[in-house]
Amino acid sequence: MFRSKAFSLLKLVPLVSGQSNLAYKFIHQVIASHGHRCHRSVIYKQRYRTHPCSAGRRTINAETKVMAEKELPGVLILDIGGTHGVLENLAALLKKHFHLITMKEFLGNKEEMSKKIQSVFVFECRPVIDRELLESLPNLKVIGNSGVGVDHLDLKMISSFGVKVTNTPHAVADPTADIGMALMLASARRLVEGCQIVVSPDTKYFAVDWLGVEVTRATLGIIGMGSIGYKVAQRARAFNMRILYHNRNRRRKEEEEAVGAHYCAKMEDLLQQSDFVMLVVNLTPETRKLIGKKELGLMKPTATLINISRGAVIDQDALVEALQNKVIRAAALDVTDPEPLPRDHPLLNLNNVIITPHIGTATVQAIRMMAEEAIANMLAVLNGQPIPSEVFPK
Ligand SMILES: O=C(O)[C@H](O)CO
Repeated sequence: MFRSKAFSLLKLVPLVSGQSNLAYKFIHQVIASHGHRCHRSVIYKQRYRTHPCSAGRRTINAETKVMAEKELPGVLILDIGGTHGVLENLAALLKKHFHLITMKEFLGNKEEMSKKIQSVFVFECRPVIDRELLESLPNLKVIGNSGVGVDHLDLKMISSFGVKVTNTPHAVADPTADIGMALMLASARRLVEGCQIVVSPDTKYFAVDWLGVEVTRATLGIIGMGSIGYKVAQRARAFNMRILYHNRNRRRKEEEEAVGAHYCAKMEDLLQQSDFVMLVVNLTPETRKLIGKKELGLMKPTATLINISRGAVIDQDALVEALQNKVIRAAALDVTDPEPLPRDHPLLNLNNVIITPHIGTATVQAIRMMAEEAIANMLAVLNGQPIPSEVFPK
């Protein structure tokens, strides 16, 4: 989607070649609206297609020389490394527009590399960008976060360096909503316990010992009705669920009606009525420990808490207590605080908890789309164009 504009412009080049004035103007428009890599590709094509005697060719050739010498903007890659690092998966995509610089390369030749780096690509929500790093990148213009949550970035501090931050709300919405549904269903039907018993030496098990609860026609309370929350509601509608939601801002009437969602101005009302409570808020100072002892106490003893936002939105000690004392039925968490949890954490020893390792956006399609969205954002900043998804400090 984000590549298509540049690609279609490139495809048009043969159509204008041979008409040097028009072609020349066209190329300048492309140059005005696309990244450096695009400049070079277009100009190289034009160079070999224009009539050798035309003035246009001479002008373009002169420019070609200048442009060819211009380097792609440097992007410093910050990922969490390991075998699943960004380099293996996304390098080819990024390389179309940027000169990729890994942290190792940067640290190995700080003086030269720091001049080249105009953008930082953050993959996964864990890498830290601190003052020291920002001070060492004088030409940095943008941090392209791959993912929607930016709670790991100090937005005020970054902005004080004149650096913009962007995120990828579009790419993450569907896969994260999917994982919310998957956790709700898995917890309701005790899928993980079921899988464990099948592979255990105890062959004399009975399904009646593992009764779950039904999602169909149950009440789902969504806390945080942004684009992910809304996608959850769309899915829940297919299960004939009664949908309640709580959000800072009420959705438009048509949007509520489209998914059959009812607004709860007070979060307490939602907590008291829901069979499943799903957390989909951003982590901010206001939402830190949003769900604590009091809120868990308001939930039905048969209710399940699902978290696909950030671990710190829940007071985890209070959750452990509530699960141990059966204040609520179960919890299904894609996020914890910290990640991963220490091996001896009490949450890992409870059989009414499912925990997945923050995999809301861990799909082949999502990481590609996140990279494409981040690239479009970063190029927009570098080219002085309107930025699709900029995040501002509060
Ligand atoms: O913030 C997000 O989009 C996901 O948690 C991926 O990091």
